Amino acid sequence: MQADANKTPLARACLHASTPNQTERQALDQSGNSIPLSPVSQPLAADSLPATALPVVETFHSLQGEGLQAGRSAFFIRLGGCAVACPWCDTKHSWPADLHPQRPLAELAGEAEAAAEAGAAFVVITGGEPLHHNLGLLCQALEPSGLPLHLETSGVDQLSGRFAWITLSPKRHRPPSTELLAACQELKVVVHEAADLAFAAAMAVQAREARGGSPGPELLLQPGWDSPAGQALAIDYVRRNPQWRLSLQSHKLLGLR
Ligand SMILES: C[S@@+](CC[C@H](N)C(=O)[O-])C[C@H]1O[C@@H](n2cnc3c(N)ncnc32)[C@H](O)[C@@H]1O
Ligand SMILES: Nc1nc2[nH]cc(C(=O)O)c2c(=O)[nH]1
Ligand code: SF4
Ligand SMILES: [Mg+2]
Repeated sequence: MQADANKTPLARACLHASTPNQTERQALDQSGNSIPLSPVSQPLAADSLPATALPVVETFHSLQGEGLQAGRSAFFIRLGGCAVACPWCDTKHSWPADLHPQRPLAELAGEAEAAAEAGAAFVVITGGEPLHHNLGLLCQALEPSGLPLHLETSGVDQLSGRFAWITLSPKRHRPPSTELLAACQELKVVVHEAADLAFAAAMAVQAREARGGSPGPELLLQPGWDSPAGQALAIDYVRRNPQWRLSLQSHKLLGLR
């Protein structure tokens, strides 16, 4: 039996998060300059079994505030549990999965169907780190709503479920798996300091490599909320690098959820 087999899924995720199995890699940017590549993590062993109920922090119907889909009507399901622990996370209350009620998937499916009738264009599964859970059954349960499923993830776990749109927001201290770098439609890197820009460039190279010649994901820099330095760095970088665009947390600017 594996040493962590009797631990809860989130405890297992924490254990693996503190002992990443990483591989050193090298790359060049589009001008041929060497990029300080972050190691690629092996995916975490997330919940291996698809769950019939999941810890839910909140559900709400709002506008997608971030990324390329910003401004569109969306129904959000925020799952509890995150072991990635970004120091600047704006959703720290979601980290302990046990604090949030286990909700049956059928109930979430009913809410998604109501949201579809009320005008939602898609469902966003976020968290917490949603891929700490096996999302296979959740995605199946949401199918009757007819809404495309979107995912917000840091990419440290194995991919589960089926998604029309994956937003990968990789983190310097816990780099994403090659699987998520290959599968995402957009790469959205949060910027607080100059090192985040080098990391963003490295992630873009790795995402292109991961899909062996097929076009890479859309590239976005998102200033850290309340980070004037991050905002200035991101704007300057986007001005000089036309393949990147700025992502603002527009829901916060508008006072929306
Ligand atoms: C709360 S996270 C949940 C999903 C997943 N754990 C992740 O990090 O992608 C949702 C998005 O908010 C971003 N985010 C979190 N805190 C932020 C902050 N203080 N400023 C800007 N973006 C932030 C994350 O990088 C991610 O793109
Ligand atoms: N309106 C709105 N848009 C969002 N896009 C990503 C969010 C998230 O927390 O994952 C988020 C959120 O919390 N609210
Ligand atoms: S991975 Fe996402 S939810 Fe987890 S700490 Fe980082 S930003 Fe917050
Ligand atoms: Mg948010």
